[in-house]
Amino acid sequence: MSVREEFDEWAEAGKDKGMEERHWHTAKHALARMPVEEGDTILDLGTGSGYALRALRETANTGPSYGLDGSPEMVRNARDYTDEDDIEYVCGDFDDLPFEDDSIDHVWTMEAFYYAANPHNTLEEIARILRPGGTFYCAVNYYEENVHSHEWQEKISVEMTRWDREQYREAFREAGLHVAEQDNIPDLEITIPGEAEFPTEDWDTREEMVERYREYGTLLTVGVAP
Ligand SMILES: C[S@@+](CC[C@H](N)C(=O)[O-])C[C@H]1O[C@@H](n2cnc3c(N)ncnc32)[C@H](O)[C@@H]1O
Repeated sequence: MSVREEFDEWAEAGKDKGMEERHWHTAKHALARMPVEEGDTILDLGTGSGYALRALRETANTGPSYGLDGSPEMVRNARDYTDEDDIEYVCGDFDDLPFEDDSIDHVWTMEAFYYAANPHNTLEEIARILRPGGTFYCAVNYYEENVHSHEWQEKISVEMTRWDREQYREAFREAGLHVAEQDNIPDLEITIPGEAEFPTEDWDTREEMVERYREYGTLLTVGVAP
């Protein structure tokens, strides 16, 4: 299945809002770290419901911003959730970003980068469109150290790239970005039932669930364009 087919199905089933709710637990902490200034232009790669751009607009009064997604149904939903003229949701692919060189102040992506067919090329594209000093905030829950995420690939037809922390840093540098920060952001909001409730449908032990959310959480890697 293509990105379009897979995620159109998700959007039609209303999963975009479910993702927004779950990802917000850690995404909001990462977004709060972005050095966004009033009027800045933001690009959200794999925007899903488009919540990140709406939040940045509300909190930082960002300028013209773009949410790119390979699923036309995701884009359609995201457009329906806002009436902001300065936020545009567009269909496109991570491999060929439809933006001029040095035209974007900050690029954000949450739980989407690892779907890129060629992640090294995507990083080069990001480095190309960022203005000097612009940042790339890349947040993922699917990565090598998070052993609890490894089985996700079996449940999805789109090929996923599973890098470890070091591979992220190396790939950013290869693409010409400086690595400014790398951090794990724990999910402190998800409810973890008491010991007596385990095993649950998704978890064998409470210890594993605590490790997945409270310890590993979301891996954030921040790149800066020279
Ligand atoms: C797991 S969802 C995450 C959505 C949103 N960022 C969030 O935090 O809820 C991944 C999104 O990336 C999009 N996507 C995946 N691969 C893509 C690609 N190669 N080009 C453009 N969009 C892609 C999907 O259509 C989907 O909407």
